[in-house]
Amino acid sequence: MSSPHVLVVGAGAIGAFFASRLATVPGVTVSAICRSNYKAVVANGLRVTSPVFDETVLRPAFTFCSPDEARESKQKHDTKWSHLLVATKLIQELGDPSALLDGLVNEGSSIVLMQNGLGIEDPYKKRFPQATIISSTTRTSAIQNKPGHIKHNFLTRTTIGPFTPNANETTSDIATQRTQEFAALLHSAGIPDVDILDHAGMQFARWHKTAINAAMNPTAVLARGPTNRAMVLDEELEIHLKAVMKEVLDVACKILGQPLPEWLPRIADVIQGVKGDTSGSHPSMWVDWEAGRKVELEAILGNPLRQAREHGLVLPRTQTIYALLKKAQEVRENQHSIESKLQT
Ligand SMILES: NC(=O)C1=CN([C@@H]2O[C@H](COP(=O)(O)OP(=O)(O)OC[C@H]3O[C@@H](n4cnc5c(N)ncnc54)[C@H](OP(=O)(O)O)[C@@H]3O)[C@@H](O)[C@H]2O)C=CC1
Ligand SMILES: CC(C)(CO)C(=O)C(=O)O
Repeated sequence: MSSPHVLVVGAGAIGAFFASRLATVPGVTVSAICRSNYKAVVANGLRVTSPVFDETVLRPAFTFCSPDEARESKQKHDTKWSHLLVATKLIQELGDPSALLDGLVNEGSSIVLMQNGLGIEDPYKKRFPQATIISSTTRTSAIQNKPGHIKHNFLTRTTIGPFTPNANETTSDIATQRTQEFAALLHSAGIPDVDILDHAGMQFARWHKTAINAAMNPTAVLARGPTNRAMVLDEELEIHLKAVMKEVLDVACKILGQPLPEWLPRIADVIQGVKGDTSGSHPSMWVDWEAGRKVELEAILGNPLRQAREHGLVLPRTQTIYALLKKAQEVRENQHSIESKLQT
């Protein structure tokens, strides 16, 4: 691989954490598309603290305030990003997320989707049928506490695999090779626990991560902000969290036609692991809710529910959580719009 140039699309908690790690690898260049933190990043870079890694301050080679600015710069400098690391939040109501990458993808670029949720790769496959799409989930917990300041809280465990439904042998081989190259960069960046998977394995890993998120993330919102640890230490919530994870994993096994692979952690181990998280971390969905932003409702809850229904299966607990959170979000959005009308 010639000198990698990674463009991070969405330099928030996860994007900035991985960008800062990748920038420590000799020969790797990192640029970033920012939004609300743009001015802070231009002024002071992306500062990342961690219980595991040394504190870093990343000054991206190029810091863009928008995808449009990145497109202009690409044309001007004939830049070819080797990897587009996408770490925006997936908010369905905002439209097709893959549109952000229009004009940024080259032949030879890989699109690495490091986001929560299910079915998230499809819009990218549709818009960029020839591009290499790499799917990734991470148990890394991080938060941007103020613009440009990111706190890594807990874990780094990451799964990565090519997204190659219906691929022929050649495109599948290329995607596999690029996945291995990106995983090698993560490894060189000090991330010790990156599991490299094939397409089918990665889809299982995505269902598994979605099971965790469908349980933890909306529960934190509906219970008004307990930490991850406080949720698993609560006797009633622990029962509920395990039951949501179980029903999502059971459906995953039915849809994917296999039992839960040995290499994926069992529910009891996931819960036990979170009991050891003394960092005070909250699920990323709570962070959005608390800040008054829309949450990743469809990617994390709606999509698994719809996939289950398409297969004639049900997710009763997940459906209840989805319905409650959807309505809570609608009520809040209506209040916001009434309040803003009153102010004008
Ligand atoms: N935080 C965590 O602990 C974990 C998060 N995840 C997943 O990772 C993904 C990213 O989450 P997280 O890092 O927490 O999210 P953040 O909100 O911290 O970061 C997302 C970043 O993307 C930016 N962004 C969104 N849309 C655009 C756009 N159109 N143009 C430019 N920038 C944009 C946001 O800008 P702005 O600030 O202006 O909104 C923000 O800086 C999500 O799918 C999440 O579920 C997975 C594991 C753990
Ligand atoms: C870190 C973890 C697993 C917590 O639920 C997560 O994915 C999130 O916060 O979105």
